[in-house]
Amino acid sequence: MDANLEKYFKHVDESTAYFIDQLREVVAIPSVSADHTKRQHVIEMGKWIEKRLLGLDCEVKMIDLGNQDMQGIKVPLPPVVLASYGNDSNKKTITIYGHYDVQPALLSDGWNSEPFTLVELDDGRLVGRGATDDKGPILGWMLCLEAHQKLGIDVPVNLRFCFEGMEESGSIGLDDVIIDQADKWFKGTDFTCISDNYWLGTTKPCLTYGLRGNNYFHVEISGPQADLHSGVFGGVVEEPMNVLTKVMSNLVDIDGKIKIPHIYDQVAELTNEENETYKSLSFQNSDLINDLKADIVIHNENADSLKSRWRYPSLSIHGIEGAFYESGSKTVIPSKVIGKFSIRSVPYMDPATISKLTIEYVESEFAKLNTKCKLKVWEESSGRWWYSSPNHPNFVAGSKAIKRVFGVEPEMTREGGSIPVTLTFEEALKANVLLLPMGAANDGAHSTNEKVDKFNYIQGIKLYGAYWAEIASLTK
Ligand SMILES: C[C@H](N)C(=O)N[C@@H](Cc1c[nH]cn1)C(=O)O
Ligand SMILES: [Zn+2]
Ligand SMILES: [Zn+2]
Repeated sequence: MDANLEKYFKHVDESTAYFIDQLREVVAIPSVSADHTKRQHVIEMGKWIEKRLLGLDCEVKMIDLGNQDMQGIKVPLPPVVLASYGNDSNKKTITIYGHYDVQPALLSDGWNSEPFTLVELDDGRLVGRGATDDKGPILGWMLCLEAHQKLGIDVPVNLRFCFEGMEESGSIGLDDVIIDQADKWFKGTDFTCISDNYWLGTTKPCLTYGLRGNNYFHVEISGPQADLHSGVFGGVVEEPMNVLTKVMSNLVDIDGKIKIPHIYDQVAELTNEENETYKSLSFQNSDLINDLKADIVIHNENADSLKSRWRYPSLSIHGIEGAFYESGSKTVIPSKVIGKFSIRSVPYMDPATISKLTIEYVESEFAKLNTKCKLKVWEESSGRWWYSSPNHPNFVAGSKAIKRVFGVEPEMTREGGSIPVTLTFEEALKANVLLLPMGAANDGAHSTNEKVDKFNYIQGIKLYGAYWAEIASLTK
C-alpha cells in the first residue's frame, strides 16, 4: 500500500480518543433547524465549523441567507459555510457537501440518555443526535484534512466544502447558492462527494447512486373559531378532526399502496436487468425486523422491501398539528387541525404532477364528505429524486477506496431518503456526484438513540483519505 496512506491509517487509529472528543463537542451543540427557539444553536454550529476550517488554513466564506418566516416569527437562517483548500491545477478538485443541522430530539421521546450529550457505550456505539446524520461525517472530512496536515502529507486533491444548516428543514436558499457559486467558489469541480446516508446493513460498506425525492403536503381543516367542549358541542357541530382523519385515512393502504389515482403512471418500469441487481445484495427482511424490534414488514421477499424503498413511491403520514396529543384525556374538540404527509418520489415522477394529482385528490375526498368545515391544502416543500451511473470514475475511486479500507467490494445501493441538493450539485457543477456513506443501516437517524459505531466513524475517516488518494490516482 502507498506509504502515505499507511501512515494516515495508523494515525487515524491512534487518534480515536481525540476524534470521539471532537464528536462530543459538536453533538453538544443542539443545532435543530426545525425549532425556531434553537436557531441560535444552528448558527453557533456554523460558526464552530468556520473557526475549525480557518484553523485548517482554509479560505472560508459565510453566505448569509437572510431570514425565514416561521409561523409569523422572523427567524435568521443559518449561514452556508463555504471553504476552499488548495488551488493546484495539477490536482483534481472535489466538492464535498454535508449538513450541520440535526433533527429535533428530547429525552422524553424515548432516548436512553441526553440526546445532546455523546455517550460511548461498551459495544462501540457513539450515541447522540447528529452522530451519524450528519455531524460525524462532516467532522470526519475536517479531521481527515487535519490528519494530513499533522502528518505532513500533501493533500492529493483540491477541496471545496459546502456545509449547510437547513438540510433537515428543506435546504432553504441552498439551491440558489449552488447555482450562483457554480462558476465561482465551485469552479473547476471535477467530482462531488456527499456522505449523508447509510450502509444497506451493518457489515458491508456501500456506494450509493440513487435517492428518492420528497413532496411534503399540509391539509388544514377548520371549523369553529376556538376549541370546544365535547360535552356541549359533541353531536352538535361537524368536527375538523373527524373530517381530517377521514381524508387522511384514504391516502394510503396498510400495504403501502398509495390511493391517489395516476400517481404510479410515471414510475420507471422494472427491467429484467434492474431486477437482477437486487439478487446479489446482502439485505434481509429478518435484519430489518431485528433492528425494528417488531415484525411489521409489509413484504415477504427481501428484494420487494428494497424495491419499495428505492424504486417505488411511498406515502407517509407524519402528524397532526393542533390535535390533542399529550398523555391523559382531554375532552376537547380542536377548532383547526393541520395534517402533514409526504410522498417519496422516484424516477421518472414529475414533482409538479405529483403536486397536482395529490391536491386534486385531497380536494375530491374532502368534497365527498359534504361537510361545512373548510379545507386548505398546499404543498409545503418539494425535493427532486436523483439517479446516477455507478460506473463513473468517481464511483471507481470510491470503490477502490473501500477495497483499501475494508478489503471488500462495496455494495451498490440506492437510498429511500432524500438529499434534494444532490441533483442541483450535479446539474449546476456539471460534475458526477458520489454518495459515500459512513454510517450503518441501524444508526437510527431521525430516531431515538441515534448513534454511529466507533468502527464506522474511524474506518469512515480512513475511507475519506483513501478516496482522496484514489481520485488523485485517476489522473495518473
Ligand atoms: C438522507 C438524509 N440524511 C436525510 O435524512 N434527508 C432527509 C431530508 C429531508 C426531507 N425533508 C426533510 N428532510 C430525509 O430524507 O427526510
Ligand atoms: Zn442528513
Ligand atoms: Zn436527516
